[in-house]
Amino acid sequence: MTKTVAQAAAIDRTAEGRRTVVEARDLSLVFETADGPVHALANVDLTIGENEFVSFIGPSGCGKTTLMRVIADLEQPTGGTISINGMTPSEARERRAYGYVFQAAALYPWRSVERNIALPLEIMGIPRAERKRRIEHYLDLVNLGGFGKKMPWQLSGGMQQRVSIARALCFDPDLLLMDEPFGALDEITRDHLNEQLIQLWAQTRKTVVFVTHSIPEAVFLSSKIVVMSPRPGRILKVIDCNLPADRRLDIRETPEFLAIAHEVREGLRAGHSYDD
Ligand SMILES: Nc1ncnc2c1ncn2[C@@H]1O[C@H](COP(=O)(O)OP(=O)(O)OP(=O)(O)O)[C@@H](O)[C@H]1O
Repeated sequence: MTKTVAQAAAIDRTAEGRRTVVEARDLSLVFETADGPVHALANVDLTIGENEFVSFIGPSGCGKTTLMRVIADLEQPTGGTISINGMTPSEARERRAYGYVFQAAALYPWRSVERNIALPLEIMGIPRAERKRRIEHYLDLVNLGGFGKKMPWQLSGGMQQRVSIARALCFDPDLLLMDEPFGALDEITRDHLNEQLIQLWAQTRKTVVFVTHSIPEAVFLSSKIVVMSPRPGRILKVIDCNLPADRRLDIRETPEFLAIAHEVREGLRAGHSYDD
């Protein structure tokens, strides 16, 4: 399954003609626990192309995080294959192919905002002047210019999450993995960050994989929505979302938006009949 990057670029294209970033075939994952096996993922086939914004949505425990962690090489599948940019997840991780944003901002409380963002750059041995340039650039990108010297506790939850997004972007990964990054925030902050994220995506054109429980959030942000079934997590449906690129929150009241939201809701409802 492992291919060189050149092979991947030459051969692997999605149906829409995009370069393939993530390709999973018949992926499964069974956790062996003291209470017996837990079938977290089964028969997952998924292709994610360059510049797509793909959301995983499904009921709690359906394997969204597990699938994201397999992409990130934080879990090993027990069956099937997966490649990231034509490489194994472990090769992709070594090449820093992705940035990961968790549900909690996970900032080091004793480091200032800029020193939190600097950390992966320090580990990579990026010289100080270049680190400074990138920190300024990415702080501006997440609308936190001038906040570099603040400590994490001096920022709101939404601002802390924006710092963690800047940290995930600062080494310029192809792929941004976001696991319910706004799940713990109030709805007003979440709406605001959704708008900022869609603008950030338009500016950076990163490939984004996003886990959420929220149908409006998935429809607002995504170019594709992957609807998953209760355990074992399977892909029930992949829904295309072709809303205009420069969307604002009021798009949520349009018939096009509501039609996609309805399709996602129906997909989730159908999935609940699955025998758990
Ligand atoms: N390390 C592990 N060992 C055993 N079981 C696990 C492990 N990690 C996850 N699971 C189980 O695998 C299933 C899928 O979990 P996962 O966290 O991927 O679901 P999820 O869809 O992200 O859930 P949520 O929306 O609640 O975050 C769950 O039943 C969970 O209990």
